[in-house]
Amino acid sequence: MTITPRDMSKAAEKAAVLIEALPWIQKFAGTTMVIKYGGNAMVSDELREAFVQDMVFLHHCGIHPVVVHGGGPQISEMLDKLDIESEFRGGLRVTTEETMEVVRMVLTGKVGRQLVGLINAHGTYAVGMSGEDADLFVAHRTQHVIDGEQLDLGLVGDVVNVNTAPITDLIANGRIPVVSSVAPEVDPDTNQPTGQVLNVNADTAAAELAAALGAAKLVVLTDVEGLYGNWPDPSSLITSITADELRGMLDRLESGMIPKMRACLSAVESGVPQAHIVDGRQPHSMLLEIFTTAGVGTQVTP
Ligand SMILES: Nc1ncnc2c1ncn2[C@@H]1O[C@H](COP(=O)(O)OP(=O)(O)O)[C@@H](O)[C@H]1O
Ligand SMILES: CC(=O)N[C@@H](CCC(=O)OP(=O)(O)O)C(=O)O
Repeated sequence: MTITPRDMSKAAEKAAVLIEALPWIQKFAGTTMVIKYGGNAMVSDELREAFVQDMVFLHHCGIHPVVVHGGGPQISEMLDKLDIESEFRGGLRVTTEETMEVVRMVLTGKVGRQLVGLINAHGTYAVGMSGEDADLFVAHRTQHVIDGEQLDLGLVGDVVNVNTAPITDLIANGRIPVVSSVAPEVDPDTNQPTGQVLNVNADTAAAELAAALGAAKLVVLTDVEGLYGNWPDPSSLITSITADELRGMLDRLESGMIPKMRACLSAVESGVPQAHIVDGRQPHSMLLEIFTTAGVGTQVTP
């Protein structure tokens, strides 16, 4: 077989892509990154497989990925099947006892298990856990005020404490933790467990975990290219925003972007140097974000 000038030029292009990653590998090797994998970004076998490859790729670049997965659409699908109605307020699911059972079953028993299985098809990397395991998370009931009105969201929680040891132990053993955002409740007055589990938005849980772990990045995969300043005007995609600018925008955000951008803000305010919203509908978009100079999506910086 003869090698043509076209083959040579293609090979040079591939080499250039690989070498562009070098400074980023040098910068991030040895660091932890929290990757929030949204339910809307795991809607096909192709997307799930690309995500899993990215996790294994990061791992072999010496980066420690910690996956926090969502599963909102998957929970809604199961609630529909069971004829249980559910609504969102301020981007959060109003959660009754009956809904909570389904949330726990779908997040920990279905979505988390599926991701663990897919990652482990590449080697024995992934260990699944929920916020209930080893008290990874403890939560208080969310007190949500929108337009001055106190919203009763039921069994929805905010993480108030993260026990990082179960995660750092797994990382030290060369594992990829895969975390579901369900958390045991503690009483805010007594700090004692109430025996209730709470539904925590996965963006919120990922931000708390990223801050507690001192992560180098929080990467949030979702089903849009990033944050739009004037949603849904496609020309208003924001590529980079500071914490101050984002704080000024929070009141104008809608639906799922509310907890997502609050989470990014909270992460950078708590010392995570960068948070990113990345389009999870594009296979491997996360690798472009981490390993290329231009990056993709929306970057939030302190
Ligand atoms: N300003 C905005 N920029 C981008 N998306 C927005 C904005 N406001 C609302 N959205 C909506 O937020 C959705 C993402 O939130 P969500 O559905 O909760 O995602 P996920 O399941 O990935 O957590 C987008 O699909 C979009 O419909
Ligand atoms: C309180 C709350 O809203 N919890 C979310 C938990 C799952 C989640 O956050 O999933 P995504 O990341 O796919 O949206 C829910 O019940 O849908």
